[in-house]
Amino acid sequence: MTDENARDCVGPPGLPGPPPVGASALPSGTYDGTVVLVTGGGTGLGRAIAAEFARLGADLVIASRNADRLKAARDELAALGGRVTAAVCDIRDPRRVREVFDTAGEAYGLPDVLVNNAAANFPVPAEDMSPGAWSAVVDITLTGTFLMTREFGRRHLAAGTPGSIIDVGASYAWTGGPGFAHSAAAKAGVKSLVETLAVEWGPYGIQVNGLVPGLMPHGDMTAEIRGNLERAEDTGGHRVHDQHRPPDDKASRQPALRVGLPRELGWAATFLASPYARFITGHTLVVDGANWQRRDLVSPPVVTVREQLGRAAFEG
Ligand SMILES: CCCCC/C=C/C(=O)SCCNC(=O)CCNC(=O)[C@H](O)C(C)(C)COP(=O)(O)OP(=O)(O)OC[C@H]1O[C@@H](n2cnc3c(N)ncnc32)[C@H](O)[C@@H]1OP(=O)(O)O
Ligand SMILES: NC(=O)C1=CN([C@@H]2O[C@H](COP(=O)(O)OP(=O)(O)OC[C@H]3O[C@@H](n4cnc5c(N)ncnc54)[C@H](OP(=O)(O)O)[C@@H]3O)[C@@H](O)[C@H]2O)C=CC1
Repeated sequence: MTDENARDCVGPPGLPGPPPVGASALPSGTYDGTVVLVTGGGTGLGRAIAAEFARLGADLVIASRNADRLKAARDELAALGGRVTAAVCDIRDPRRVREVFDTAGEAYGLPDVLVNNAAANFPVPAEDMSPGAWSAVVDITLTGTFLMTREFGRRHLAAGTPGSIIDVGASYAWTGGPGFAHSAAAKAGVKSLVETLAVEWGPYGIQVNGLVPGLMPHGDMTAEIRGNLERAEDTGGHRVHDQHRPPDDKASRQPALRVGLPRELGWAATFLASPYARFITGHTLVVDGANWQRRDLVSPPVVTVREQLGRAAFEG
């Protein structure tokens, strides 16, 4: 048993932990000769997704705005085997988006797989949200995803080659996301894009799927998203990033009684883009231990978004 699987608590055990880092359900070399472009591949979940493709032989292009973070990730990912190119790009800029595909093409050829992972988010009550704040999140999360997708689609349609797109989403695409009106609306748009383009481009051999992580803490989380998790911990839940819950722990906030590990998302991504998932398209796979379906028999009292964020009462 690995440490992550160890359990010393009283009560139900929750979902078992995953296999260790480096394990894979897919045959070694599944992605040999394949080019995978991951936006936001320099941090967090994007880097974890990129790592699983790299372990299976892919050549990688990671793209985002921050050159330093990209460089650090490039070195780390290159140590896993394949070749890695870092491309500085703001996915809101269609010209830079075209240039990233040109760079990828010159280095390795047209990417076979596009993972639209880059996104933006911060909690803010809707009534306090400026037009600029709305646009920043929607333009990165939805429009940036569309621009990357359009470029990938155009090039594959022109070349007559198949491809696979994975759009990283969020479960509040279905449920709404109080405190995250911009991000929830953008992620709902992303889910819709998946469903629309799977049909438009299926005839040309292009798969389009969504992939939704549950709560998957990691060291690159922005202070505000991390703060949101810590507020939840302060109100009685167990410390969600502890893998070893103490025996006297109260109920976890996840039905799985644990959070997700980034590599669990990476494994799902490598499956969705693999030859074993060729007939799966237009689907959004949720990897969250059923957290988004959780309902209590008796609902807890409503706490306004303003209160949750520690903001003064709204005075009209
Ligand atoms: C816990 C539930 C999680 C649910 C699942 C989803 C998770 C995620 O999506 S996690 C991904 C989070 N990662 C990131 O957000 C990384 C990238 N983010 C950023 O770069 C910034 O946060 C950004 C979104 C603000 C974008 O940067 P940039 O384009 O440089 O934007 P500006 O700094 O110029 O700001 C634009 C606009 O937004 C207002 N604003 C910025 N931060 C906040 C804030 N924390 N609260 C309210 N408003 C904010 C800023 O004031 C500008 O507005 P105007 O001044 O009105 O123009
Ligand atoms: N972590 C979690 O628990 C959850 C995450 N998600 C989703 O998972 C995905 C990854 O999130 P996570 O890893 O946690 O967050 P991170 O903040 O680590 O990643 C966001 C990435 O997007 C990049 N990015 C942001 N803006 C732009 C831009 N304009 N152009 C290019 N790249 C950009 C950032 O790089 P840079 O700053 O260099 O541009 C960064 O690498 C997102 O789609 C998020 O919505 C969904 C639900 C839960």
